[in-house]
Amino acid sequence: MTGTDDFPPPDLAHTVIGLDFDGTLSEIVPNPDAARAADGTAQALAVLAAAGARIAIVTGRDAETVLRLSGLSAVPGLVVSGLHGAQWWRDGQLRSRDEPPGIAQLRAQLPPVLERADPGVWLEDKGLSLVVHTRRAADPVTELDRLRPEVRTLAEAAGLQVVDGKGVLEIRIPQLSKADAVAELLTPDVRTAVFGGDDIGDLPAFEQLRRWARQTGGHAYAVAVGDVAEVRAAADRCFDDPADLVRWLRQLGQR
Ligand SMILES: O=P(O)(O)OC[C@H]1O[C@H](O[C@H]2O[C@H](CO)[C@@H](O)[C@H](O)[C@H]2O)[C@H](O)[C@@H](O)[C@@H]1O
Repeated sequence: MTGTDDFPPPDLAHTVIGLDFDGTLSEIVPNPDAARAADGTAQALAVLAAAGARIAIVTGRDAETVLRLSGLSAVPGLVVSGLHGAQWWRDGQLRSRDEPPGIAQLRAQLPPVLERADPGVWLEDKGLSLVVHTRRAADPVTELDRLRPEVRTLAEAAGLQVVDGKGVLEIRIPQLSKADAVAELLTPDVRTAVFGGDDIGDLPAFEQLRRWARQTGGHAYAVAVGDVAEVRAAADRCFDDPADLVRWLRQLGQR
């Protein structure tokens, strides 16, 4: 953990806590289906929710997958924004954008491209977005760099955007980001907003928090998990790993 504990005890009844999943609440693992929230996450968030905080998971995963993997569905009042703001899960109900037309085109075009890649490369189909994974390739970084231009050309021709993530190229609806999800969480009664993230896809959420704080005088607190330099530089507080973040969340509930 780095940074001073300069986060004053917030009035939890007017606090929103938004958290990314992979790399923030869960360690990064080679098989996305094996990702799990760090020990004690559900309990720490349930305590905060019982004290009045609104808890949201804001993730690139689809909402139902993150609920299944995280074990957080029992956290009172939990909201999940999935697929970078394209989906919302609240009170057991899922609201989702329509699949963009270009996705079907990419779904047909990508397999022959990936057949020519390292055998460890695979495609995750999340319905509204597709993800090329290279983490299991012999040289994940080189493979990602090699595939990026062709994947980007195909995606842009289909009206979609490619965003880099940790060992992934994420193909998704353009102009939609976690900033949109965070904006929807910042209702007029919110006085303190916390967001925890680990990757460059989380930076728009941090920026949205800062904009909101400037406009409303609210208190924004961005927390980084892991070692991505841009994310750490943009944060008020940095944690080494998900377990470290969960310890802090637990302390927050005890203040
Ligand atoms: O916004 P997030 O909750 O951080 O989700 C981003 C992507 O997470 C998943 O991929 C990442 O985690 C995997 C499991 O640890 C790892 O194998 C992969 O290399 C990481 O990029 C997920 O598979 C993607 O769909 C999400 O967009």
